[in-house]
Amino acid sequence: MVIRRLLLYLKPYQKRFWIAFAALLLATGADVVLPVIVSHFIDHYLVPRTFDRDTLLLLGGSFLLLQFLSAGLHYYQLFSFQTIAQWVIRQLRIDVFAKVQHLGLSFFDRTPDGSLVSRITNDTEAIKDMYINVLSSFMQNFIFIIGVFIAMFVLDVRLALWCLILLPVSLTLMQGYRRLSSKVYRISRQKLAQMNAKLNESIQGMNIIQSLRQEARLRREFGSLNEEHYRAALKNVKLFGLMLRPATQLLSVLATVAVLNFFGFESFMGTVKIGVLYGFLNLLDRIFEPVNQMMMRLSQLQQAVVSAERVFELLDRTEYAPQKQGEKNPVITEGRIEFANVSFSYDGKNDVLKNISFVAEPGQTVALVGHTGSGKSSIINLLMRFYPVERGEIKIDGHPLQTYDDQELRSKIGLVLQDPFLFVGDVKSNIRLHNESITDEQIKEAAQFVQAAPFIEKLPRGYEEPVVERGATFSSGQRQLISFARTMAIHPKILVLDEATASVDTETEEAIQAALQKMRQGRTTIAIAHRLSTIQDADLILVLHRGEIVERGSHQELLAMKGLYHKMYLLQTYGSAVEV
Ligand SMILES: Nc1ncnc2c1ncn2[C@@H]1O[C@H](COP(=O)(O)OP(=O)(O)OP(=O)(O)O)[C@@H](O)[C@H]1O
Repeated sequence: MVIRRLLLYLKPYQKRFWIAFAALLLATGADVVLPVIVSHFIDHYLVPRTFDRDTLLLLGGSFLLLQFLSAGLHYYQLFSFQTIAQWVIRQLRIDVFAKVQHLGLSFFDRTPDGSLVSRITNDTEAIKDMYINVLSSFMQNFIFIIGVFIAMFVLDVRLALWCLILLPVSLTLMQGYRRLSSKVYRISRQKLAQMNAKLNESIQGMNIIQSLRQEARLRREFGSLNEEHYRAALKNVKLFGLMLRPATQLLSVLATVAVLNFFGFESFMGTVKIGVLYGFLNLLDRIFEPVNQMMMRLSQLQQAVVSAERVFELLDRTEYAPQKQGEKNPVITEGRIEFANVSFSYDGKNDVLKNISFVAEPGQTVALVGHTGSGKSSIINLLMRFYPVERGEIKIDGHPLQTYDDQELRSKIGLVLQDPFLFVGDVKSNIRLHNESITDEQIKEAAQFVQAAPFIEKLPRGYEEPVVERGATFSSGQRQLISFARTMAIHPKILVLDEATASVDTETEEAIQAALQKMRQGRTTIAIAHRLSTIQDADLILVLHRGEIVERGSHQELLAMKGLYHKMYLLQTYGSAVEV
């Protein structure tokens, strides 16, 4: 099943494949004819000592020609098969990557990054080995074996029939190995993926690991995964080394002894010629090399099958990011947001949002406050359509959220996250995000608007200043400002803010607050606020508690209620600097 699916990937390259296959056939033909020519020479010319010059020249000439032909054709077929393998893998990686990009966040919640990377890199690499080494080697050796048998039949039918027994014996051996090793390989690939996941986690969280002194624990965990991977790999080496190779060798010795016995008997009877004996032994010797080769490749085939299972499993996932539904193409013009009785659960069991209803009129700011885990980010996750709305309804400008085209949604809603993500490139490309319709002028305008321009212009290379992975060389405040400029460059109608909690210096903090204030002007804004001081002017404040809106109103109204908001406010203003 898996192998069939892998072979389907060859379809676009059929023509090249069959040409390579024909070259392989011809080359193999040439290979097996060579000992037959020598055998003919021994029996008809060497033993009777008749040396006819012209015939000998012809024999010698054909021998040389065939050698050259075989070499040339082998080169061509190998080159072709390898090229096809590279094409196939390129396609497979593109498919896997595209698939991963379309999967919804719910999939990523449950899949460690490292294990995904492992599938896209290591597993596809193992599949490539199959196309390069296994496929061509199997075909080549299989055809070679058939060719050798044909040559054997040409030389001596009875003996060839005897040797046919080798085929089922070898096949049984292969099948047995396949069955045993597939389990071992599956474990080994799994461990490799887990190791990658652990590695990824360790590298991403290095600052936390070092500050919390978790090095030893992670080293231990990685060590034990590594040990399990090693054990699985060793098991396979044992399986391969102890079982497969000696078994074929034994088979080869037995077959040679049997043939020699047979020949001893027959030549004693005077019925077999010396040339045929040479030809047979030569062919028999050659037949075991392909059998050995195939046995050796079996382990690669097995690895590839297991890897392919993992890759196809990923390709078959259906947890897509929520997509546009219906034929209409509504456009966001006003930015009115309405949540009506929205309930939501990540795992299908525990509701993290319960009956959320509110309206944000165009241009208004609605702030979400509440203790950690109360559901603020989940509201944003739904509004951004990262997760599907299953119960209740979210509408923008009167149209259900799911009827909007992705492009419309992403270009009209600007999301600013607590920890902004910067891409590798430069400052300019991080603001433009490869949207060519945004001019350099507009980039500068956006940066000025959010007050990021002063610091960007002070950088040695200004807007061309390089950005390394995750923007590690910028401070968190600077990263925030760049991400603000990025959001403003698309002129969104709606702003979704997850307020930064990172402590930045007072000057940057002021710049950030001033920028946010400006950004909110004339835009509907949904803002998660951790510090109540920043949202006192919000038109509506929703206080969340365990997924429910427990209080709602303006700052003054909520204070007057003397409820949860009032308590949080007092704690933040007069208590310690506790984050709520
Ligand atoms: N991806 C997820 N998968 C499963 N459960 C999740 C996921 N994200 C959040 N939760 C759960 O949903 C609940 C609400 O989380 P949410 O992130 O919305 O809270 P929050 O109010 O934004 O918290 P914080 O202020 O700490 O960011 C929590 O109980 C959390 O454990």
